[in-house]
Amino acid sequence: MIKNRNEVTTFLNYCLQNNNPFFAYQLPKEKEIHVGVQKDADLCDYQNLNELVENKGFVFSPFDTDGIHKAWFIRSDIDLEASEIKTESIQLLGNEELSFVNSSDLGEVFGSSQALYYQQVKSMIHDLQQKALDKVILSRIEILDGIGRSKATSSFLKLTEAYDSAFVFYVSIPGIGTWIGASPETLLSVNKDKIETVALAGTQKIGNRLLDQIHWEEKEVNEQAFVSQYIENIFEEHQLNEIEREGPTTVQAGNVVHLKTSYRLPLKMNFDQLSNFVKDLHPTPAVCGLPKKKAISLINKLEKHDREYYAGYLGPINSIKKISLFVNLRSMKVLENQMALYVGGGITADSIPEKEWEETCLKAQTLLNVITK
Ligand SMILES: C=C(O[C@H]1C=CC=C(C(=O)O)[C@@H]1O)C(=O)O
Repeated sequence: MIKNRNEVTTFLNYCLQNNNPFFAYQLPKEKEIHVGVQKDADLCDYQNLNELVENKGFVFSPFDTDGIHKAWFIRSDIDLEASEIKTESIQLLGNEELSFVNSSDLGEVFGSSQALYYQQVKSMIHDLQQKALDKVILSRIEILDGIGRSKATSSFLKLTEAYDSAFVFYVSIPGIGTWIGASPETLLSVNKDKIETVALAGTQKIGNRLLDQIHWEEKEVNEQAFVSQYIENIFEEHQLNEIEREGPTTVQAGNVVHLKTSYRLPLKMNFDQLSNFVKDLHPTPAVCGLPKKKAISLINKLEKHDREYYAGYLGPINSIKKISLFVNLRSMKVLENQMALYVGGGITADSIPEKEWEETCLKAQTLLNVITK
């Protein structure tokens, strides 16, 4: 547990109440929490990552980049490690209370019933067979009552303590939304001269087993192979080579395990090329489906809720040599007196509705087990 937990809580709560756009995150396998705050309320949206060259901050992109939600960039005017935060750190923010016009970020969201979810899975299986789709991710929202905005900061801190192999995040953009999560999935990481990405899919409860005791069924192996194949095709389209591939191996994410293939390659792209690469990569079939366009329209047709930023991507950007983008998964949107947990899973022609429902419950537990304690 961090030593100055009270000071960090006070600081982040102040940012939230004062309507400062801000972010806080802990990278996988790092113990430090990084905090960035924008001092004014002038929000900056972007279309392509290369528009952010020379900027230091945090990106927050929706699932559907062609839809109604914009991709945002939070400038880090104040850049702190959580361990440096003291009571006086609030003074760094200045005295001005920031205001914003739109308050739709705290509004109602649509939680799916089990009956509706079963109906959607069945209808999706039918469409998968008819329309020659390989895989589509169906998601739902689980509403957690009684824990809302006042518990946002403590929920985030609990997640940083529980999950050191995830990207644990807390991001707030007034009028757009406040989100918290512990993502197991890297979209793209650039560190000095190396790029990394992963193909993650397939889910099982770990139970009391060790990782090498996990056996994967054909359905999950195929589901993950669709993601790997898609990523490898994008490498090819962008003429990227010297790719080191590792896996698929079994990895743990809280109470569940997934199959993961890791990719490493040298950074030989400029910011424009990297930006196009991310544009093509997102959304991968780990959150969308194959073929991509058909999957997006099936998702839009069947899901009754708006995914907004769930299954989008987010993370810090410092320079072309230091970028860490993760998929917005195992996450929740903070409402006034509720949390909206977004969970999804890959549906193929072989899916069984009851098993798919169970899988989404397990994924929701990764957050519930920690924040409701
Ligand atoms: C879409 C989600 O997980 C993805 C990542 C890993 C395994 C998945 C699966 O087994 O379906 C999903 O593709 C989610 O957690 O909401």
